[in-house]
Amino acid sequence: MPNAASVSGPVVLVGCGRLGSAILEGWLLSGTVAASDLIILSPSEKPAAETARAKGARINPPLETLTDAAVIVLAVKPALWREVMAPLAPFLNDRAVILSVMAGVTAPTLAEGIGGWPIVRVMPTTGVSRGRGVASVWSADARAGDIGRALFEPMAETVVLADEVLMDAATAVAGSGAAYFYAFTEALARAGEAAGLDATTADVLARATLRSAADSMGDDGLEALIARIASPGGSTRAGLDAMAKDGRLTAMLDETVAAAVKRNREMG
Ligand SMILES: NC(=O)C1=CN([C@@H]2O[C@H](COP(=O)(O)OP(=O)(O)OC[C@H]3O[C@@H](n4cnc5c(N)ncnc54)[C@H](O)[C@@H]3O)[C@@H](O)[C@H]2O)C=CC1
Ligand SMILES: O=C(O)[C@@H]1CCC=N1
Repeated sequence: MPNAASVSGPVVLVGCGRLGSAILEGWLLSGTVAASDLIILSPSEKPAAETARAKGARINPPLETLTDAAVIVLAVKPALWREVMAPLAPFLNDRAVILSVMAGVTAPTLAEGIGGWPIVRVMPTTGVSRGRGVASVWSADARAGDIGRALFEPMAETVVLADEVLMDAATAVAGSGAAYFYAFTEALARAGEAAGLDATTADVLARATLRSAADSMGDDGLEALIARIASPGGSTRAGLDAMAKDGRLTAMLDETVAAAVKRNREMG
């Protein structure tokens, strides 16, 4: 895939909550956006925004400063974007691109609400804050798609989706996925406790194992990774067989992803 286009002009981050802050930290860490090119709109003071301000970012400047903005990044709750965008829209220039990281809200819905700007949807993980996120990108507009990639590829393993309809599934797998792994790790720790470990030791072991598993992955296939640990006839194989008994692991994850997809659609 060719390199994504560079972004020329200010980038406006609208919303500096959990994900907005993570994106901001990732941009500054990776140098993707210079602080002097950042405009942050936030109704309350946020530590990430204050750090960016100290480096030259503008926080809540007069809306007239949005007129030369290249990209507007919408990182507010899906239920809020209409009221948030209404006062900003009159100040945007024709070349501006709307980049939405909101779950569930479709490009046609956004276009209907805010008019004729090209739209790119990106579904990042909060891991972008450390330059090690995941991002799914979709746009019907090539320039907007390139801008989405340019803003996230430096801090995320990025996948370009072929169809917008896939965004809900990508969100359910990657946007939410880290939380599933953390929930699994919590359950693993509690199972370790049930098997006799004290709670602290079980937590340390389960968390360290998640980190170690992620660090050890490399580019190997998942079956090969499993085979490296599960000796034939050994205890890991016994555990894996119990986990997958009667297809329950697959069924549980099918239900998990289906529930998240359904909720994404409802929020949109
Ligand atoms: N947290 C996550 O891991 C992910 C979240 N998302 C999406 O990101 C969006 C934001 O989610 P979170 O960061 O988790 O929510 P959040 O509630 O932490 O952040 C939303 C922020 O919007 C701000 N806000 C409210 N009104 C505003 C206005 N008029 N102007 C500017 N900012 C305003 C709030 O002060 C708040 O800090 C959602 O649409 C969600 O679907 C997507 C992928 C991952
Ligand atoms: O939970 C949510 O609604 C968002 C979407 C992906 C991660 N967080």
